[in-house]
Amino acid sequence: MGRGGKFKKGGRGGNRGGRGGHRDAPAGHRPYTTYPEVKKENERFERYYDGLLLLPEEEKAEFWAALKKELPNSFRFCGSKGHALSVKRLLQNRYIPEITRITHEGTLVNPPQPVPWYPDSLAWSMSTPKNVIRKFPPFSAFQKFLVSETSVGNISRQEVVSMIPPLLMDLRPGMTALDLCAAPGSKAAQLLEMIHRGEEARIRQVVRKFLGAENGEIKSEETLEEEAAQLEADPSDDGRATGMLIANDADYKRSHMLIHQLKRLSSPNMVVTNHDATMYPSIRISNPTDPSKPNYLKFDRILADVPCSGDGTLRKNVNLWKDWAPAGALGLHITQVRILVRALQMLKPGGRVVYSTCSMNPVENESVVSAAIDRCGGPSKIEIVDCKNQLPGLKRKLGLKEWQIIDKSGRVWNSWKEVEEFAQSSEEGVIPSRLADTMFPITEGDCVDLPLDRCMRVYAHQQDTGGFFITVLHKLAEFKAKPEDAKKQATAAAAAAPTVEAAATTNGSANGVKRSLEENETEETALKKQKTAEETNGQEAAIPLIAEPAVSEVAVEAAPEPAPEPAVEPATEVATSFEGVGTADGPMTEVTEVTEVAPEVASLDSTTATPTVQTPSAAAPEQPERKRKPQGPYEEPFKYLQPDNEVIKSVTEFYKISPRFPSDRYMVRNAMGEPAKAIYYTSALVRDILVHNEGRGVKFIHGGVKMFVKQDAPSADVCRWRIQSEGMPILHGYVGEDRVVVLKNKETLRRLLVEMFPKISGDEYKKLNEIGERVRDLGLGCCVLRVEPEGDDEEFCETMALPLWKSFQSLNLMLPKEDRSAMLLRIYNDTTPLVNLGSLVKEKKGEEGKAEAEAAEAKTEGEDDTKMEDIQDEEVKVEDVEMTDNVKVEEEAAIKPEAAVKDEPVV
Ligand SMILES: C[S@@+](CC[C@H](N)C(=O)[O-])C[C@H]1O[C@@H](n2cnc3c(N)ncnc32)[C@H](O)[C@@H]1O
Repeated sequence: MGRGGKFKKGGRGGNRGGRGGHRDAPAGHRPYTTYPEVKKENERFERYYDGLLLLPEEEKAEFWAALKKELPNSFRFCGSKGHALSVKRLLQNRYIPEITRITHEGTLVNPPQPVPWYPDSLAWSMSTPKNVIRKFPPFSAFQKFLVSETSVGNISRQEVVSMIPPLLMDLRPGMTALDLCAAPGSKAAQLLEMIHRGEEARIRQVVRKFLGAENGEIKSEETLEEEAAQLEADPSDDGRATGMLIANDADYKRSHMLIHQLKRLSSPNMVVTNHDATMYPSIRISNPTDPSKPNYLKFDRILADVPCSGDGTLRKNVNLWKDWAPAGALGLHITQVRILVRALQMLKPGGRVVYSTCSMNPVENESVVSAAIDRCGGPSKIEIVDCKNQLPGLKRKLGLKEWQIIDKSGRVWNSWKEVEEFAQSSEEGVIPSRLADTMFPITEGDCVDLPLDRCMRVYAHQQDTGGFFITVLHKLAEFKAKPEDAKKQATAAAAAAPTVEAAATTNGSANGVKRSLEENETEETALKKQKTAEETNGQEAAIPLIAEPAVSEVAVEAAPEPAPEPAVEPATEVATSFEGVGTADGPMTEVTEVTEVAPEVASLDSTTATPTVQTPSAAAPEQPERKRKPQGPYEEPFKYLQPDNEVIKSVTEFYKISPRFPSDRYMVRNAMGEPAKAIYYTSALVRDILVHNEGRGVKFIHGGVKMFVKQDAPSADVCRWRIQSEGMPILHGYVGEDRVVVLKNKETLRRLLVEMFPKISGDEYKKLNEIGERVRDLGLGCCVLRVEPEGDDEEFCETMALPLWKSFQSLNLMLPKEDRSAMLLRIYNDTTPLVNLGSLVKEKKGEEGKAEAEAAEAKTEGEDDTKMEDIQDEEVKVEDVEMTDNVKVEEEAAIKPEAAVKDEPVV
């Protein structure tokens, strides 16, 4: 399936309720179903936040008014900076002038506006009402542009506030970063761009310098960007990015959304893993000082954008007005603390963790930050970074130093002491469920005075956005994390207890408090009701995620020296794999006790606390027994090829690849370790990580950029491996002149984009202008089309490298159709349909023409045994998972607003 259909389906306004359909509707026709408009009121919610946030009276009114308004649309230009800036220029020069001319009801329409604090104005937001958008043609042109650029990955739809955390990471080229809860991947994409910042210019500078005498010389003038390239920013690999991002998500299906999102950036410096972040496994790396001893990776930067109740997203998820309940946030607190503690453990001293949620509730925010700092050794080990001077232009409020906690019955508590006193004074000694001491401000020890005001809160009314919470933490020194204490453990267990007996078991060690069966029933009933309501609406949990069982804390405790790692078999299930995977601070198999089970874990038998992953719809903490979720299909191993592998040698020879290009980073994905269909390329660090962790049970589910794809070739001298478009930017500077065609003329490129298989036989090559003779004389097979625009046309100014295939009779740009159409629109403002000359020849000449056309359409092999037209689509498949666009839309929406990809275009 290609990407073209992405925005075709679905109802208006991102209404995800449409899936339910109507039972009596005739096949193929679904009548419109109207749902009652959700009343934007929730008494408990309003009372709690009015009391908590203590906004001045006039601001309070603005706050509530803003929450009731629809959220503006927003998007970000992405990819390398030069490219993003050039796509942005189109918005400014082509579309905005048209939009600003529109008058509606006597006033000029507001065009999209740049987000004031986003660097280089690469993020935009638009609050034009839908009825205006539908009415005026300039919007429909703009909409086409947005859809087209989104489908090829140059624009990413992302909620404005969700763009903040990556900007505060201070992530620079050369660094190693981990995004613990990354799906669907909008922030991970930002992080990856940061790792590659300036790379293109650096590589060009290096290639020009070192390869001048070799074949791969770049002939064009040095660009301003190249001149400004700072080689010292990431110098060690000839300008190639050496940093790395590991993007992780516990949910297997969602981690494939993540892959889909990140693959578009074609980064060899990224891997995707699928683990529960509370017990993220240590990643083994080589130990240069003593190779016999294991060494574990510590990260420079970690993002913990944790699962949360999402009440900052009310403007987008209006159902939250009716569904909001305190239990959602309370049930996530412990998981959030564990994720943050694990993040801090895996961080290098001197490194940064950014913690964020789209919730306004302190139980998911300030209390998590203080509990994690407390567990990690206090302010002498972990510092809250003061970011008040960062992102000037971003309006924000200080983090809270005092707060109250609302329990699931709606009662508001000022302190843990108050909770304990209440429990002890009541006849049954019942503790209000789900409450734990870490939820409240710390009242003793060295964390009493944490500068929590350095945390950042962003509210809807400040700059017409969603609500968000962000904190930047700096690790000052290594620490050994404290276990979760007995009091909390008991409380959490009590909260999780599904039965009176279970609660009573907990009682023995828990301040004499227990939880009543009635409470559990009430909660269970409430959650069931909530679920039923969603199902009735055909909606998949547009409400908060509830985290699933957390894990043994001991398992992730820090130990000063990494302990020897147990030998384990490769595991295909997360749960099994954990047993074999050490942490950066010690092996998991050394676990001898489990200190806590999360509130949602039904069983109090610590040894049965099985790690499982959560899904968007897993909002059922009351289930007595959890079934382990299937972890998805078996992942093919990552096998690196030796530089003297025959295929690598022949490819190197055919394309005359410079010896400066590393030949020890090619990889295949099959157990045989032989090139069969595709050859991938990764950075050196990604290779080392994949190699060192093979068989350890770390669940890598994606890595590498597809560099070569096997292809039927017209003769034995022609290389059977074509360069894939996504690998082209990495490789093209090193390809010998013999296999490079330089294109300078805008019209020549247009022809290659519009026409598939333009003829070159006879005199036809002349129609290809400046490249005509060159392609006539070029040997058959794949080559690099290096586009080096001449002149000062603003819309045709970017250098690029595209794969071009030469057959006996014709040429073909090996690009997905979406990419062709997007380039036509971007460079030429042209929406001409593509013409497949190969098919036209077939139609015109019958059998004779068919043979000729087929010769031109060199077939691929094995599973790639498709014709050239089909290859266009092959490149844009979502890996491994057959996700229809509708499913994707609904699943993304179920998680968090920025995750949502509406089922209609942005405008
Ligand atoms: C708020 S969303 C992340 C959004 C993402 N950072 C982005 O910008 O697109 C939270 C994610 O955490 C994942 N998640 C939930 N529990 C988790 C856990 N214990 N470990 C890792 N990921 C988890 C969910 O599947 C979900 O994709």
